[in-house]
Amino acid sequence: MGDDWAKAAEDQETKDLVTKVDDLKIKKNEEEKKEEPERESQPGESQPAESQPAESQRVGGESQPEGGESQPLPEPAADTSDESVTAGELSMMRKVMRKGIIQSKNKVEILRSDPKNPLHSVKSFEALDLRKELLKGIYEMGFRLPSKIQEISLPTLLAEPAMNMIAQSQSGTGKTAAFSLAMLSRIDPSKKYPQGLILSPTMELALQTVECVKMMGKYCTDITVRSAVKGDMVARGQIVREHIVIGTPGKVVDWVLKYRCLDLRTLKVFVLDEADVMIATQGHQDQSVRIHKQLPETCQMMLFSATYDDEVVNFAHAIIKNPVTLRLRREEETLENIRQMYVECNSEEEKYRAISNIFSIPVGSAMFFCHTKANAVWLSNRLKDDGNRVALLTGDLTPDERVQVLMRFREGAERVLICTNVLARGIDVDSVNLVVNYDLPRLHGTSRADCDTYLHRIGRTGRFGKTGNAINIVDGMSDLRLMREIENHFNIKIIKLDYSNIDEIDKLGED
Ligand SMILES: Nc1ncnc2c1ncn2[C@@H]1O[C@H](COP(=O)(O)OP(=O)(O)OP(=O)(O)O)[C@@H](O)[C@H]1O
Repeated sequence: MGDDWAKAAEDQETKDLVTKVDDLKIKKNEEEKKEEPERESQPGESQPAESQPAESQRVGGESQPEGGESQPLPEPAADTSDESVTAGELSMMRKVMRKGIIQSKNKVEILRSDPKNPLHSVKSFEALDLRKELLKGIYEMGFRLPSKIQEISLPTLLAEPAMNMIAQSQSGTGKTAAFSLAMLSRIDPSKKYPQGLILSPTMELALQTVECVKMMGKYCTDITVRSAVKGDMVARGQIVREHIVIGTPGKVVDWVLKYRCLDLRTLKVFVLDEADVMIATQGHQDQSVRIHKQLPETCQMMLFSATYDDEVVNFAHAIIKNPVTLRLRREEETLENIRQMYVECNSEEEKYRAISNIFSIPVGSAMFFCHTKANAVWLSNRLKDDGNRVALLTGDLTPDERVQVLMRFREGAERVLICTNVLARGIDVDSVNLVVNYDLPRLHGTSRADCDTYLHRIGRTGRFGKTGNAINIVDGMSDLRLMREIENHFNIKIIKLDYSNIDEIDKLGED
């Protein structure tokens, strides 16, 4: 890790208040199985040049994220000894995908009743003593009860004096909502200067978080927020005065150190979202360190992610004063509501055939992940040439194009989005019920599996208790080894999808 941070480590007291989050693992309620035979279904790349000025925006009044609707999926086969998904299950899955996804409130309530579920909650948002305008915003977003990570983290994050936190919770369990709420509640609207900063690894994630904060703060009309991503500009001589700034590290460093239009000395709350990648990735780390150096001693620090390794956590402990730490056990990191499958292939051509077969499944929405930009472009072109409608998002697009592509995908204009790891983390598109790893994620420059990226990628589906599907295209022995590595890492079984049955299943699905 960087020298600066290591030096900071020597200077600071690193006493921990370690709180273990026990049992943050999705486990199906047995009763539910009996009563309901079917269940509800499912660092970034470099950014192109700047263009448009960013607008100062009042919190609130923006559109809600897209949502689709679904039908129940069958339970996974109890006996997966042959590792295959049965034809019946696949047929049902197809019907489900055809119909899209329903956000079943009942389902969420059932999951909430299981204390081992990450959505479990016994307390209310009212108990947090929030501003009534904030409560109104939360309720309007459809939140009724806090999720487990919200329930556990929020009392600490809102307490006086402010406490620092390093928090982990599975994908789609409400971390963004937790830190957004904590930040909004700490803003003093009468002071017209920046008080909160959220750093995200990608432009898309930063902009999505802006929307979340705006929705949540819709009725706090006295709080202002702005983005700081590629494409945003500050006019010469202008100073950033919004209460909350949400951006990528590169842009924020530019505004703070190069253009000197953003003063961080007034910050009360700092959030490092996807903290593990921000700390472990060299470019992000350097910029995050430079930003960290500008923060006042009193600034509350919050680090959030679905994945951490011990090295990153130790490092974070070294630079953050007395953090409260919420961590998951390794086997708790995966979500059981995401059905993980694989298709075995033996050549590039077979791989393409597999993806074409999967592509023909009428999904709600699907994200196909490729290892490189070149692969993503190639796959997109080939699928398009074969008459399929797909969208493509890589770091090679302009900021405007990236925003447009994601917006169209959210709105359902394209139902399949081919992308790279630039969209692996944090992106919350309600209708995504299928994630396909066209290429399994590998650690840069090695033949080893990138298990954390795997978890983040498949976490684009199965959001907040919904059921999702993840299909891995496995090409030959080396891919099989990668997949076994992922299975061993999380202590899970990825089941084999017999895609040679797909024609049969298609017919069944048409009945
Ligand atoms: N208490 C709640 N009640 C209902 N829905 C919620 C609640 N908290 C969050 N959500 C919704 O659940 C979805 C996932 O939440 P969020 O994006 O905060 O998860 P996350 O843990 O940050 O995910 P990731 O790990 O992918 O970054 C969002 O659509 C959000 O609006």
